[in-house]
Amino acid sequence: MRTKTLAIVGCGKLANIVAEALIKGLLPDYKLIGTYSRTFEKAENIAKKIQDLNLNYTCKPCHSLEELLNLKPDYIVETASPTSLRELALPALKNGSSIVTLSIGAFADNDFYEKVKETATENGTRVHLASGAIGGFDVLRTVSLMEESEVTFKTKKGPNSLKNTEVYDDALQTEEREVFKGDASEAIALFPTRVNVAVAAALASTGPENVKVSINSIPDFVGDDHRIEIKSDQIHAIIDVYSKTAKIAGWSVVNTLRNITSPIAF
Ligand SMILES: NC(=O)C1=CN([C@@H]2O[C@H](COP(=O)(O)OP(=O)(O)OC[C@H]3O[C@@H](n4cnc5c(N)ncnc54)[C@H](O)[C@@H]3O)[C@@H](O)[C@H]2O)C=CC1
Ligand SMILES: O=C([O-])CC(=O)C(=O)O
Repeated sequence: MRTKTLAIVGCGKLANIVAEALIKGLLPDYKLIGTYSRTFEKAENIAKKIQDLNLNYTCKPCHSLEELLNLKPDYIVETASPTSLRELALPALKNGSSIVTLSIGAFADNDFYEKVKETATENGTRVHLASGAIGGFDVLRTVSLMEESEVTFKTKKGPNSLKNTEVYDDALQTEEREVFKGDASEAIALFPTRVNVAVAAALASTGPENVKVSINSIPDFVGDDHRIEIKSDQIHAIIDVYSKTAKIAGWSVVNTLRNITSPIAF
């Protein structure tokens, strides 16, 4: 298979996992040719790691999204934020770049989601939703094809991960509480970078307005636990993923990239 060119937008913790995987040789079908982040130094850090390998290509740290798009990467890994995905999706797809994204929350906006689908189709490009901190998209999608179902999404988080949101107060340090109950669209509106997973599970099943989401704060809880339950006439499935850190999300991007070029696809 022809080597694919790759670029990264949003050079934080998860992007670094992807870069490290590439350096370790886990992405042999890709050349990382460009990086872009709001803070230029972060884009430079990753680019330098690649440059230090002295490979037969250059990885260019970019000052703008436009500069990155001019490199015409086959794939763009987006590990920035849902706002960034909104900015880049349509120009990237028109540019001939497919996208692997973790900021799936942006697709809770149905008009945007439809526009992305249309643009990808018109330009022969694709958007891959990485499984992130959850899994089970296969079973969710399969059941949704079979018959009607009901889907719920229940998250447990520690209070510190809810700081700087409007549901936080100090009492959460000592008392367990359901801090949010609503649908996946409402959840991402309230927590714009923290429940991409709920929107992802919803898009894979009954849709962001139909998946009931419950977010629970548990004192001293470390990490996140996401429990997705789908019930239909024939099927009852529970996908429950506990993760101590968000690293699994970075690794899910690596897994998605490998799947794209692999002769065997899961
Ligand atoms: N689907 C999932 O399971 C998960 C999804 N995420 C998503 O992944 C994103 C990245 O997570 P981390 O690497 O942990 O965050 P991080 O904060 O370590 O890195 C994000 C980087 O992107 C940059 N950035 C933010 N907005 C940007 C923009 N508009 N244009 C260019 N650069 C921008 C930031 O400056 C930062 O360097 C999160 O914001 C979240 O949306 C995170 C965890 C799990
Ligand atoms: O890391 C997690 O558990 C989920 C997360 O941040 C997201 O979905 O945006």
